[in-house]
Amino acid sequence: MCNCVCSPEQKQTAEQNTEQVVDLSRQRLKVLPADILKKPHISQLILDRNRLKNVTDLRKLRNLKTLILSKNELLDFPSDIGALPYLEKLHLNQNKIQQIPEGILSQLSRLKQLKLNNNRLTDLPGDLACCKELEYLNLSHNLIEEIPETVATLGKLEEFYVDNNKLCKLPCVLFDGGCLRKFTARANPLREPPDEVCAGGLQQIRSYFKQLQTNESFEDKRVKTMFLGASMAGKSTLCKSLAKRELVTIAEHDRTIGIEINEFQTDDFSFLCWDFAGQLEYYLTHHVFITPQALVILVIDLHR
Ligand SMILES: Nc1nc2c(ncn2[C@@H]2O[C@H](COP(=O)(O)OP(=O)(O)OP(=O)(O)O)[C@@H](O)[C@H]2O)c(=O)[nH]1
Repeated sequence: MCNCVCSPEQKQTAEQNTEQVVDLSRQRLKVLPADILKKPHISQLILDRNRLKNVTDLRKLRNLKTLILSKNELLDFPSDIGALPYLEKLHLNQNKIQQIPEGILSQLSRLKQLKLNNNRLTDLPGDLACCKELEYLNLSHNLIEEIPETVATLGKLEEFYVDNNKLCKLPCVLFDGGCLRKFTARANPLREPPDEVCAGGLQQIRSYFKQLQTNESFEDKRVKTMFLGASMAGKSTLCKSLAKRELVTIAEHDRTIGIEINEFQTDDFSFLCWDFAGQLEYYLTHHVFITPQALVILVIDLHR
């Protein structure tokens, strides 16, 4: 609030210089109020948690630096966003957007933060790579099948999230240098790098690709081995006997609680043996540990 005595012109200049924030979140809005569009000096427009299905005429708010449209019902990426050259923060998460047309993101050369998580995107536009100032990008919970290699040219990208998509592969170049310090890709059908490497975090992903690049024949020589079967089938006996390389006898009362992990080596491989408790009450947890790359040994007592 300006308390000084000033001319109308001075007042206007002061208004232009201050950050103008309009917060219309949680208003159940279905359309953008027309009077907002008459305020071209707005720099932050907060419209999250409304019922907006589309927003038009945003180009009238040319000075916007922050636009928050999270948790609405947007079906399309608002094309007018391309006419907001000063935009630094754009949140469009939790909508129903299926596609980002080419030619919009290339206009956003100052964009630093882009949230697009929880939409229905299947792919990404090529001009995402034009957002050279981008530091934060969240694409989690979409239907994306491929991360374009050009994302690696976003030299200022520090945080990148792609959890819960349909990615089978991550681009190697993304992990080669750059300033990425936070990255997650949980719940994807990943094969390259394997899920287990991804679970180990950014450092493991980097070393996986590094070893691939340096042409060292990289093989993860640890084999995750699961022993499953009914209670008393003989899982622990088999698991421990393999680990000790001799027959181990286990007393009947010595039941496995939850999971026991043992390791044994052969000349070429290291087997990480996960011995699951066979009692019914533990069955619910088994699927969490069984991944496509794991070796599963089903133990059955043929006398029963
Ligand atoms: N005779 C015979 N007994 C076995 C054999 N394998 C296991 N046993 C016995 O069967 C009992 C149960 O074996 P465990 O290896 O503990 O069975 P488990 O499947 O790990 O059982 P939970 O801990 O309940 O999941 C133990 O008393 C073992 O000594 C086998 O090949 N022959």
